[in-house]
Amino acid sequence: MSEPIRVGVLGARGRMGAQVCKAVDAAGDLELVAMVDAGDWLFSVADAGAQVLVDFTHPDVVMDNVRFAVDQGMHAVVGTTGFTPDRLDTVRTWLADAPQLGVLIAPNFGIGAVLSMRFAQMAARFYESAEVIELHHPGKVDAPSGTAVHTAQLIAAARAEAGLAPPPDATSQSLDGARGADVDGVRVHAVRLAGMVAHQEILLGTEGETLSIRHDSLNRSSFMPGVLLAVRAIRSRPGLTVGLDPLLDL
Ligand SMILES: NC(=O)C1=CN([C@@H]2O[C@H](COP(=O)(O)OP(=O)(O)OC[C@H]3O[C@@H](n4cnc5c(N)ncnc54)[C@H](O)[C@@H]3O)[C@@H](O)[C@H]2O)C=CC1
Ligand SMILES: O=C(O)C1=N[C@H](C(=O)O)C[C@H](O)C1
Repeated sequence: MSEPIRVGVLGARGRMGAQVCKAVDAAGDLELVAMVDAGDWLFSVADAGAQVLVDFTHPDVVMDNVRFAVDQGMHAVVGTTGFTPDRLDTVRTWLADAPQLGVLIAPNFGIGAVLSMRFAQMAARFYESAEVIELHHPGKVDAPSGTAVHTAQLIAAARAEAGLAPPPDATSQSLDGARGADVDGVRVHAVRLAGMVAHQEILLGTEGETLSIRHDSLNRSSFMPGVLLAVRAIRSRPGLTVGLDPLLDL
């Protein structure tokens, strides 16, 4: 039997990090060698010989963590949000100097969430209107969610490729925020509600019909198959991978 993959987790005491630690610990082919949270000694991950670093921390610190992983010769699987095109380009630049390393950054590790984004991307060109509503637990620090931003970007790109005009909208006066955030011309609405975990509905509409694509993560175990898939795959995927799609053959 081959050696287990040694995994270190950053954000280990957080909602996602704690779940990832449990999932890694329970997997026979993975070994949890380091659990680090804010204020802990970051280099303990390297000292423990981690081969793959998993990051579920905070958008303000994640770039430093990815830089650390690359500098220390570790692959990285990153679920933390806040990745703009500029940030992704910066990671590509770092990886150019470490061509043997892989970094996978995914806005959502839920298989259903990944599928729903793909379905929205496929459907977008057929509809005049498209808006995204994301609903999350009130402990979430960023709005809109990384998933919603990514979904809106995919929809916007599909609409542009199809040559669609901007969605019809006669609003000429409104309260601030009433029409949501504008992500590349697609409106995104963020709800924060006790009892929610992570949910998203993509609404598409045209004359005489609407299509709703909804995904619900009912608990954080929904993200674990995707995280473990990425941990197992990343050592043979040098360079930057954005999203789980290629690992699902999508
Ligand atoms: N890609 C995906 O499928 C998912 C992504 N997320 C994202 O993951 C991130 C974390 O989410 P949650 O676990 O809900 O947040 P959380 O606030 O429960 O956990 C974050 C943890 O990171 C720790 N932390 C902060 N700075 C750190 C540092 N420099 N080094 C080590 N640890 C540090 C915090 O102390 C905290 O324990 C968010 O950006 C969230 O949007 C969340 C769920 C799924
Ligand atoms: O903070 C969360 O909880 C989640 N964050 C990710 C995001 O911002 O898209 C993924 C999922 O929605 C849960």
